[in-house]
Amino acid sequence: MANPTAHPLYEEISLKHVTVRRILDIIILFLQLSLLVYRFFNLNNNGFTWLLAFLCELWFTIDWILSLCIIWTPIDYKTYPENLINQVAELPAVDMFVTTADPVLEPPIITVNTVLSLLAVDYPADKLACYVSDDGCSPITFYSLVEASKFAQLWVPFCKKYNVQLRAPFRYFSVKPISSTYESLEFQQEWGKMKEEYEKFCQKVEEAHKLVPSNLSADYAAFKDIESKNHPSIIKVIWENKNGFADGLLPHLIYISREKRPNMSHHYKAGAMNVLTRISGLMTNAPYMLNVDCDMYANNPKIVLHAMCLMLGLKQNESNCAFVQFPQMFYDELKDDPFGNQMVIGFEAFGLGMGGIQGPIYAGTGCFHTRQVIYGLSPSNTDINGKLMKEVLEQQFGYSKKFTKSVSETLCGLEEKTFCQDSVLSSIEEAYKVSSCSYERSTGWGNKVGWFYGSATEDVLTGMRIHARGWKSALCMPDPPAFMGCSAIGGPEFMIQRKRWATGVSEILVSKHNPIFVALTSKLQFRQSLAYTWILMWGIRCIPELSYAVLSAYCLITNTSFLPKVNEAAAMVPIALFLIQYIETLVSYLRVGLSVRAWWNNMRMSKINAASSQLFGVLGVILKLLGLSETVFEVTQKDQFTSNDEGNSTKADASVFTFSDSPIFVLPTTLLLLQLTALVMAFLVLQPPAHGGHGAGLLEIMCSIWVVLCFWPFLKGLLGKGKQGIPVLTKLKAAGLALIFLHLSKRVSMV
Ligand SMILES: O=c1ccn([C@@H]2O[C@H](COP(=O)(O)OP(=O)(O)O[C@H]3O[C@H](CO)[C@@H](O)[C@H](O)[C@H]3O)[C@@H](O)[C@H]2O)c(=O)[nH]1
Ligand SMILES: [Mn+2]
Repeated sequence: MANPTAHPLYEEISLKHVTVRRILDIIILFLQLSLLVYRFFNLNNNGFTWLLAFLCELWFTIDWILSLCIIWTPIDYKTYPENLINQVAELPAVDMFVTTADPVLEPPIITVNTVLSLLAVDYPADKLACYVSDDGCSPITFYSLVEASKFAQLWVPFCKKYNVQLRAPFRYFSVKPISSTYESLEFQQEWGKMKEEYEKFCQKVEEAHKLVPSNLSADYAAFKDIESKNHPSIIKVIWENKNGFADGLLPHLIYISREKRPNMSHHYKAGAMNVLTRISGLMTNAPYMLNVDCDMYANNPKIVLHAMCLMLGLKQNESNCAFVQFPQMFYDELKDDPFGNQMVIGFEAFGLGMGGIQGPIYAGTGCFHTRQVIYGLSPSNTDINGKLMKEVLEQQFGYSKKFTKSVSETLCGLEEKTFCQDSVLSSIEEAYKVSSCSYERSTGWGNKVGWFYGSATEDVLTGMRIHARGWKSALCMPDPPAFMGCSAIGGPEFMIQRKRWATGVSEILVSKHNPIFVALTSKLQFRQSLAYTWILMWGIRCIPELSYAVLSAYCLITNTSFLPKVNEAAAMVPIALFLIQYIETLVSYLRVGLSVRAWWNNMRMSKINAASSQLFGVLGVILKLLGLSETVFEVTQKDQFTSNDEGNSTKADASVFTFSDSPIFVLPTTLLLLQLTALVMAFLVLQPPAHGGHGAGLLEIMCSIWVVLCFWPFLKGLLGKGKQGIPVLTKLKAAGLALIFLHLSKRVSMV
């Protein structure tokens, strides 16, 4: 084994821009505190608008302090996959999980591209297995995977022979290869042939509904008369890497559609992940597991090696790493990020920032876990060595003997020896047993072991419970980026996704998993619990944000104030605060190479989000607490773009904000109408006379203008047509609400 210091697997990198940022951060905090003090001593001379503003600003200050806790000591890692071969005698096995739930919202061609990119990664094929969970129970998805396994026999050797970097074919063929490699005649011929084969394959997938035998015979018989929400399990070994050869052959490929019954909760993605964990535990039982959403293809062929550098390197250094998270990144991003959904800054600041505490959150996709951690192991009991009681295992993991045996091997660290020894087919009967709806009844699945239930953001919850056992995690940002997926675009799709996130995080905040409680009773570090609190407060942050936005309109309408007059010295504080905060975020965008427009779009979308999806998400949780409704996981629509020339017109359309008749659009429209009314009243001097010189001033006007600018897509939507216009009914509802608000404001201000 080589000297680890001469050939390290990873290095910790110090981040240079941090000092300047810290100075700015402290100035902002100082200004926020000054504003609070100033308000506090002037509360008596001003009306309830000052009190409300004080409360909002108090919230913003606490929020700021929490966010500083996260980002204060960032840590980045650089990984060296080339050193891995020298450092470890044998690479560990990895089970790769892909989840899909709906063949319409998640077209099979996207899922199979992800699968192809995973089958082709640079890692010994006999150490890999790919499991696809299909919650849509679609014969089309199954058929597409069968065809993909045939195409893979050509695709994977091609990628390895020519060291292709982009191994999701739909992306690879969307651009011509660089000329130096393209010059070899042999390559040109093979490239052309492969492109042709890929096109044939695509056509088959596209026409799958015609090709899948209508009488569903032979392999498809299991799908006959199936209802996607009421059916037994279907498990198919599509490809078995029988001889266990490392080169030339493909990893195992297994299709799973778990049993579903109408009156049994299936726990959405978390439930699917738990079934995948159990079946893979029976079939291959790899010590590491990778999980990706169906749209997140591997963009860097060395990702498994990068992950192993951190997993194994941190283990050598006795740092208890439970999972390695790669940032969520998106392909075919729209120019200037019109929906503010690329999340680049978030992963940079908060991912690396949490790296300096216990590590980043688990983000649901692009993450490698150790199987032991998923089985509930703590860093302190890694020396179990065969002392596990059979009864305890059955209680936690269910009544399958074969499965509990594999669990005990895993917990004792013996799983490596069993990988690939038996044929995967030999476990199929037991696999049916562990994938049934009733298997988890009275076991620890979903609350002690596996993926946790009870939140629409099962990822954040599961990651937190892992940190609570004292484990750490690491963020890995290799170049080229590890995984790439589709971001939700268009108003309605985007809002559905953000609403679900807001619901999910708020659910955790008000549950027994509240991070502050968890920190008191577990090994969750205090600063890590503050970091989680900040993340989980993302949904309810909409309340102070909205109150603040409404305040400016209210003040203009009733001729009252919530900010100092411009000619008072105190006015400098909010003005400076506003400017420094926005300039600081602008600089952070420019530093990573994003444009001013991208920054603006992100700022703007965060306000629109607050007034729509976040608020709806929070309302959903309140309804759940009152027992009036259950939260559901609405799957995000995935679109397949390509960067070729024909794609341009659709891409331009895609960046336009669209609307639907969803009630989610009513409130932002109301807010906009209110601000417009308020500004008209201010400019035409239609306001009532001010009491005691405390009337609205320039700062209130500026605030209102700012809100209107933030809601610009809605202003365009007021006049727009078709999908780009706000539906008439939504406008009427918003106008009604705005009138009620006007009426109430007048009543309140006269009291
Ligand atoms: O009943 C379900 C619902 C969803 N999924 C899968 O879950 C994944 C995520 O769904 P998506 O609609 O793409 O949600 P996003 O908001 O884009 O996903 C992010 O946020 C989710 C939590 O809200 C995490 O589960 C995801 O991993 C994370 O990428 C997809 O592969 C789905 O196929 C299932 O397998 N079963
Ligand atoms: Mn997604």
